[in-house]
Amino acid sequence: MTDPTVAKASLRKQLRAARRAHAASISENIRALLFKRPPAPLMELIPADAVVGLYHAGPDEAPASGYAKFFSEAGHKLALPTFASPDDPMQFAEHTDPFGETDLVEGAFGLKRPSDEAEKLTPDVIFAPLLGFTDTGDRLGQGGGHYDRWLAQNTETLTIGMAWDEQLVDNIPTEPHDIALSAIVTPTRLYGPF
Ligand SMILES: Nc1nc2c(c(=O)[nH]1)N(C=O)[C@@H](CNc1ccc(C(=O)N[C@@H](CCC(=O)O)C(=O)O)cc1)CN2
Ligand SMILES: Nc1ncnc2c1ncn2[C@@H]1O[C@H](COP(=O)(O)OP(=O)(O)OP(=O)(O)O)[C@@H](O)[C@H]1O
Repeated sequence: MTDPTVAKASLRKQLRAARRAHAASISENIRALLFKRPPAPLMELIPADAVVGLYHAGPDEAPASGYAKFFSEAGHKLALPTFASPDDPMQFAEHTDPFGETDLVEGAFGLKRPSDEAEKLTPDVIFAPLLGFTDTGDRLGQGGGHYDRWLAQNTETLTIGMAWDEQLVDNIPTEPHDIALSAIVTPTRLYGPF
């Protein structure tokens, strides 16, 4: 049997390249029209007072800033991942300015994060970035185990993946610590809620 960690590494390499190629093929104009607000079946799962965890997307990832603006306007508190240092566990802290992003600073992994003064929050719902997903909710991340570890500690949190359609795969070699998604949203489809 193939070692899942070896199989995951090779799948990550392949999916990183596919994600990069797909992201490069989308014009800025089209990109600006995508992921403006979650589809209605997902909104039904998100209580009006829910703290919503998002991510500050890198150039190849499904953009999440449209959802940040949408949830902020709808009265939700927003949170983004942050790390005291790259070796520390991931936490979420409040993101107060989704329109100007003036509250964010440069963080680990080349990603913007809330400043050290931002209030730490536990999101009720998180929208998670990913490299790969299956139509039954399995998720492959960057390989840091950040989301899996955070979700293992926060079992009540609803987790929704955001992805390009090109990140769908038939199978992910999951391990016992991998936590499945409750739904995945792409520019053309909603998988789940499961
Ligand atoms: N936008 C975003 N924020 C996030 C994550 C993520 O995947 N995306 N994370 C998810 O856990 C956490 C940060 N963890 C990370 C772990 C590893 C790498 C990483 O290996 N990056 C590659 C570049 C990837 C690429 O070019 O596509 C690298 O640095 O070589 C990045 C983030 C929290 N915040
Ligand atoms: N709940 C956990 N407790 C301890 N270690 C964990 C846990 N979840 C994952 N890990 C460790 O994190 C590392 C990366 O895990 P994995 O390959 O599943 O990452 P990933 O799901 O791709 O990444 P991420 O969750 O950051 O998006 C592995 O060494 C794994 O053992």
